[in-house]
Amino acid sequence: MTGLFTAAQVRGAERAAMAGLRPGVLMQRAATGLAAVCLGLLGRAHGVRVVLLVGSGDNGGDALFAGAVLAVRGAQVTAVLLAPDRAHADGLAALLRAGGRTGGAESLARADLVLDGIVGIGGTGGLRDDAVALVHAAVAGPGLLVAVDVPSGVSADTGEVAGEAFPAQHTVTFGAVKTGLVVGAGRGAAGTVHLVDIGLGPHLPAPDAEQLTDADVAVHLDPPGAGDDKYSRGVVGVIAGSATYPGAGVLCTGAALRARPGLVRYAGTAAEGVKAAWPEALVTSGRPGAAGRVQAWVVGPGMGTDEAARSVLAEVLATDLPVVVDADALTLVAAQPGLVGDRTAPTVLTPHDREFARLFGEVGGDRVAAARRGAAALGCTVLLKGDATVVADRDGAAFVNATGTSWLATAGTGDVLAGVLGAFLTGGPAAAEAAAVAAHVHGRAGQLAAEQGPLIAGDLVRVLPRTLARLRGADG
Ligand SMILES: NC(=O)C1=CN([C@@H]2O[C@H](COP(=O)(O)OP(=O)(O)OC[C@H]3O[C@@H](n4cnc5c(N)ncnc54)[C@H](O)[C@@H]3O)[C@@H](O)[C@H]2O)[C@@H](O)CC1
Ligand SMILES: Nc1ncnc2c1ncn2[C@@H]1O[C@H](COP(=O)(O)OP(=O)(O)O)[C@@H](O)[C@H]1O
Ligand SMILES: [K+]
Repeated sequence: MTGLFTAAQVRGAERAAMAGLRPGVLMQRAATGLAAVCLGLLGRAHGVRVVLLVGSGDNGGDALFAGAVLAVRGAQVTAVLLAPDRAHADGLAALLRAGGRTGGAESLARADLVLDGIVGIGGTGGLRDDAVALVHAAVAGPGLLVAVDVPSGVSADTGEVAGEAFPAQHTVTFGAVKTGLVVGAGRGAAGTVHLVDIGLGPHLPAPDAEQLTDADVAVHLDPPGAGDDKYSRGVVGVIAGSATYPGAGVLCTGAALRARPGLVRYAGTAAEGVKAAWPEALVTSGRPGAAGRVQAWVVGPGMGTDEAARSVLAEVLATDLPVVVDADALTLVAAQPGLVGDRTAPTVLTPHDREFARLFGEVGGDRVAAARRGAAALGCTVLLKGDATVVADRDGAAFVNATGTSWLATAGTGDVLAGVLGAFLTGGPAAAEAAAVAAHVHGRAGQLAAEQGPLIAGDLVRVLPRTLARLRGADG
């Protein structure tokens, strides 16, 4: 599990760590780690042109000290100071001692690497005009764009960008990963995130949110034991698709089957199409009650929003079973929130932004807060889809997904996610963690499928077994 932290949490840990250290030690650790990552990215230092964008806080100090390390190794380092009289004095002295110099924005036109030390976790509001001008000049130049701690202009807490941000290819962050680096607009601005350990570990509080790793997911993927049978492995019920549009039923049922093949029951008007595609599923065209016993329901993809669909949804939500509420079912819940609000059994809502807006109002720039708001409003779990999918539980626990590819932006991939999630809801983890595991697996399946070129939703179902095998570490 990777913990995600707010700026205030990191500052608190820094204060506690500093209490036992000589002044400046944390900054030295940060700058040394930053220089090491830059050296790794460049491959060498000698003769390389490095430009530092230096604001007037400690973020600029980090850039100056790292620049000094690179200058000692033979790099030509130029610091562009936003406020020369307020630049970090010791950092600037160290850079000049090491052979670096100060200069103007024109140096960006020939840079090999640009270090963005304009502003870090001390930033407030949108980037100021002089900083924006420097960011534009850096982007126009040829240098590799590396952000110090946080790309300037990104809210470390939320990932919001009010105005413009430094579009980093890499971000070297200190002590802990900030939530804003992995979600929303901040995720796009941060590029690849490198975490430098500066010894904050023992001083960090419980994280603001969490990110699952492959290893966290692997523990939920144990193969069946000798004593297992098709029932003990989890029975998923799927209600999706329609006679005219069986596709959603086929994708969702296939995903549930492939994610955790114990037993999948299908109930709905796409029964013929589902039966033809998946002879392994037990299929009925009747109501959910006619399907037989299940341990979790997935309801909604492509089922329509008419009265018949509403009554099927109400029947499923009246049970005390876990339910994944997706797509058309979300539209129905938006019109009748009590269907979910009155439940006590686990319920996972899986909206994309437009569906979320119908249920809870606009998502806005703070996606983790939005998901928490929805979960609290209906007392359920919310999986808010996006390039970084967010899961929030009614108690405020939150996960930000780390896997996936923008190739997933294609029709039907959400139907697959719903089926995978239904499968994990029948097993060990509680609803929010099951949702986070499903999003992680879905993203990895997308990455694997995308290796073969542009993917369609059915490809995700096809690669699920190999995805799960890889995640278990059982595949070469
Ligand atoms: N506190 C510590 O112990 C450590 C801090 N470190 C560094 O220190 C940083 C935090 O330093 P500070 O607290 O000095 O704050 P920052 O350097 O992040 O930001 C403060 C400066 O940015 C300017 N600024 C704020 N908002 C702006 C905006 N919208 N546009 C343009 N300029 C803006 C302010 O005028 C101020 O000069 C971290 O991000 C990290 O890089 C590291 O050296 C590790 C140790
Ligand atoms: N740009 C993107 N990058 C990564 N994942 C994406 C992107 N766009 C969409 N996705 C993922 O693809 C899926 C799309 O689901 P959804 O919008 O419900 O589509 P559909 O209704 O067609 O099945 C979600 O899991 C979402 O997180
Ligand atoms: K920065």
